[in-house]
Amino acid sequence: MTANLNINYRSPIPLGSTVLIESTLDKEEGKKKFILCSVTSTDGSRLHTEATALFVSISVSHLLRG
Ligand SMILES: CCCCC/C=C\C/C=C\C/C=C\C/C=C\CCCC(=O)SCCNC(=O)CCNC(=O)[C@H](O)C(C)(C)COP(=O)(O)OP(=O)(O)OC[C@H]1O[C@@H](n2cnc3c(N)ncnc32)[C@H](O)[C@@H]1OP(=O)(O)O
Repeated sequence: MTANLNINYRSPIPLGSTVLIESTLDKEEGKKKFILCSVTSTDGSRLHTEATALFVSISVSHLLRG
């Protein structure tokens, strides 16, 4: 489950262009997973977006709780 999502938009993505999305697991602490993500041009020369996120593992009952 997404607990935190921080997105920085660094440069616009031209309509119709193809981009490279890379995401990596930065660290894991118990049920917390810290993820890094970047969106660049396919040759990597232009950074469009960089993001960090925290995902927390949950049980199905957590979803049903509402
Ligand atoms: C990486 C990908 C990004 C890609 C971006 C790239 C390009 C961007 C382009 C476009 C993007 C546009 C839009 C984005 C798209 C989609 C957005 C995502 C949509 C969603 O995704 S829609 C879901 C939203 N999501 C919820 O609706 C969650 C509501 N919430 C809960 O359901 C609970 O809150 C839960 C389950 C999160 C935790 O509850 P829980 O009871 O299981 O656990 P508990 O509270 O005990 O926390 C356990 C440990 O997590 C730590 N912790 C918790 N929250 C934290 C926080 N915010 N910051 C720092 N630490 C936090 C505690 O401090 C503790 O840490 P410790 O164990 O060390 O004490």
